[in-house]
Amino acid sequence: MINEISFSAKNIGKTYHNLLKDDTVALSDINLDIYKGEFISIIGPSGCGKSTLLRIIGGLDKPTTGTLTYSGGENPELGFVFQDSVLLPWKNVRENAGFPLKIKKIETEDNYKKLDELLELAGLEDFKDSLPRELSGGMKQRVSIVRALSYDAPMLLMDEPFGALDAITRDHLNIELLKIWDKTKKTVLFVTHSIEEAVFLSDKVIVMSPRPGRIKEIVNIDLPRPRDENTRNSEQFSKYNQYLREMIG
Ligand SMILES: Nc1ncnc2c1ncn2[C@@H]1O[C@H](COP(=O)(O)OP(=O)(O)OP(=O)(O)O)[C@@H](O)[C@H]1O
Repeated sequence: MINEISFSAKNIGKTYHNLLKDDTVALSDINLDIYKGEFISIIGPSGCGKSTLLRIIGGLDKPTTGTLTYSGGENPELGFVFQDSVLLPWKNVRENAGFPLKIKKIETEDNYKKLDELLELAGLEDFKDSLPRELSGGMKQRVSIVRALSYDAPMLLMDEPFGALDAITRDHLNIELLKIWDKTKKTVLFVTHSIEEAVFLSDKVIVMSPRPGRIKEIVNIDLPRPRDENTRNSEQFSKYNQYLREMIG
């Protein structure tokens, strides 16, 4: 259901205390409601606090002020995908993707069946036995996406997951990611430097202002779904990109 809240952030602020220089106010007064199943991107100038906000929402860092409320209780299950896929080099694709099942001791037949379905959805069915060194950068990121989805966490937090990939691979993976999202109905929070990527993927784009990072505007992206190459060629797509580029300056 699109109108059920997944989590809320109220008055979130973050100040880093530095040893030899002034404090850094990374975030100030962040208020945000995210609804279940939404695809949300966060964009803004370098250093505006995008990663800090994602880390705080993911419980990897604590806010200095404010509160976070998750619909699933205090310790929600979350999936993470970062720019570096961090796969275990001695484990194959299926073992890497299923590693959370082992750690969480939920290695059931059903969970492995779902894992195999996800590997297929991500186009990795023929590479289950391959080692990470035998994969391209894009394939490694697909493995890390499947790994993040393997334990069925309702929310996926992604920090520049395709930032290190070439433009063609990135465009391709954006389409793949939307297919996976459409099938799995996860709530996704996605940090990117690319305005085009944010527009292509998202229901809403959160635009942050330079430090101290605040939410400048939340832009609804009313492009029809499913989105594909034609979306990128549409006039509407260009208009959103132009609007956001002008806003970020
Ligand atoms: N652990 C830390 N200690 C001190 N300052 C930090 C720490 N982490 C981040 N900062 C500072 O907080 C601010 C926000 O950083 P953050 O990485 O969240 O920004 P960002 O928008 O993700 O940047 P970029 O787009 O360049 O990746 C920056 O000024 C950064 O220097």
